[in-house]
Amino acid sequence: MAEAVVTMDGWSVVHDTRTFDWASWKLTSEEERNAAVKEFKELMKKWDTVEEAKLGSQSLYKVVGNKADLMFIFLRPTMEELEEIKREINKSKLGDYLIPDYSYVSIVEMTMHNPMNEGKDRKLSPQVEARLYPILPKWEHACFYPMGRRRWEEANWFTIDKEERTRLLYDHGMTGRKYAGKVKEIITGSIGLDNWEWGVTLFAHDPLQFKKIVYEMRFDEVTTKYAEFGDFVVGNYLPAEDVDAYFAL
Ligand code: VOV
Repeated sequence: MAEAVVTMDGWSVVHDTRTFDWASWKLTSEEERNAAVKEFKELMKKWDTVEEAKLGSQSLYKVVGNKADLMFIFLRPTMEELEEIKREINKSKLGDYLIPDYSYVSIVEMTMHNPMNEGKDRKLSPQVEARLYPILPKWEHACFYPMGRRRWEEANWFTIDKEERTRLLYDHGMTGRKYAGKVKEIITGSIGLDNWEWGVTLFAHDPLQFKKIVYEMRFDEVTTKYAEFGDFVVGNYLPAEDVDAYFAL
């Protein structure tokens, strides 16, 4: 029967991309630039203490291509915290140059399609907890894209039997498992929160692995028949120790 599947939901997430106003930055005095970067690094330090306490996670990426310059990914227990962080960035000195661009709001999600997850909604196993409240791996590259499932008359994800969806996602999971150690994924649900149905965030040491996994999955029935994709954003990790160099002129 075509019934909704129970989801287990974790931290709220925002992918926040910014275009950096280099033209104005170049007109700013060195003293002001140094003060802005110093204040920004203090903000990063503050966010890191949240991550150390396992009350959230975040990472910053230098975006490749011209969709944006930077992409922040923040995970927090509440949407209030995500909005506060946005305001904190915008009120900071560096915030004057971080022009808001594309963003995506979602919540970390696991479904009961995975038999491993069954019966674990009350008492979370450490594995399930690590998936719902993930600390972002500080790997060199990240790739984000939103996606949805088709609702075409001849291929409608929301009218097929739950058992069939479970089978299709099982096969999908098997493809994913081949990339263990090469690609880490965080699936976030965004129905009712943003324009697509899911957000896919992938991490890799070698960006070629993004191309390989997404290509291979295009042959999985669940993707071939039912998947639609939004824009892809690819970025290179920007650790706090490289922030000075990034903004230096
Ligand atoms: C890194 C590899 C990897 C692995 C191991 C993996 C495994 C799994 C499992 C076991 C499950 C189902 C149960 C659950 O735990 O939720 C999922 C679920 C999902 N996936 Fe996935 N996925 C991966 C990777 C992976 C990628 C690269 C994509 C993008 C698809 C593509 O074609 O570009 C994707 C998408 C999704 C989505 C949208 C869902 C939710 C669908 C829904 O209708 O609910 N996913 N996924």
